[in-house]
Amino acid sequence: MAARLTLHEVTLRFGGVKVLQDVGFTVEPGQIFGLVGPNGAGKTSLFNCISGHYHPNSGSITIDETEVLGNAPSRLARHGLARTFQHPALQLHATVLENVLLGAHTHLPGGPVSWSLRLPYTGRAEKDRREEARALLERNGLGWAADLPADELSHGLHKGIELCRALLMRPRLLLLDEPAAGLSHGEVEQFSDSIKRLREEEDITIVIVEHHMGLIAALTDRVVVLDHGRVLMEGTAAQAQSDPRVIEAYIGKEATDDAA
Ligand SMILES: Nc1ncnc2c1ncn2[C@@H]1O[C@H](COP(=O)(O)OP(=O)(O)OP(=O)(O)O)[C@@H](O)[C@H]1O
Repeated sequence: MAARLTLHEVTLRFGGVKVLQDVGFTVEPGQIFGLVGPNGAGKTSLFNCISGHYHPNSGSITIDETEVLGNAPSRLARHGLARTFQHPALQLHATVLENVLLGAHTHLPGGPVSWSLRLPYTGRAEKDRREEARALLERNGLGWAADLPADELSHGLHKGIELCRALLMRPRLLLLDEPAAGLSHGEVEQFSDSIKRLREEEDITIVIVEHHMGLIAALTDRVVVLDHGRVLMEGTAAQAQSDPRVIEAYIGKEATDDAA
């Protein structure tokens, strides 16, 4: 079942610098939710807090009714959370299929001892995962590349591999960090189609950090705009795009960048 994600007063400091301050919002089960804001607003830091890569100083993060703040990423995977990164970390000399299978062991039965002994049931489970990974690649337009080394594929296709890797974990909550960055126009269209199909076929909640406002407007039900580590506003993408505070935050950032 799709997860409900609730953040309450999440605060994160690095040294004396407050990167996130009292951030709170709720993502309802099955929603596609956008997290937007100018460069340096704290979007990736917030993702890192949700996925357990950063430990907030205070606040609460719940998946359904369970408090998960401070949980390690591997534990969060058991709550149904999977994520992609701004820069996909792939094993470039391994095949596309092997890259998708990385991390799939969290869903294999037994533990590291039974996998290393290659007990019969682990072999069967591994075979099933391979078939599932191939099917995911097919569904996301990458079936033709399954047995090629990952370094023969473009940056855009690497992002597709990472998406399939996250989906193989059968997430109930999927976090996508700048999935469209560096993609061609055609690749953005293909990504958008994949996410729309995912929503139709799977019971899943999706949170996207993205600068591509066209994509955010096409995909999301709601957005939160972050600025200087705080929630500036919450609403639909259309409301965000016409909100004077949001326009000011982006223009202010451009002016600062131009002056630098
Ligand atoms: N590990 C860290 N140590 C110190 N400061 C950090 C760390 N991670 C992030 N920051 C700081 O937190 C602030 C927010 O950065 P973050 O990457 O979360 O913003 P963002 O909204 O994702 O930006 P962008 O859109 O450019 O990716 C920045 O000032 C950044 O320098």
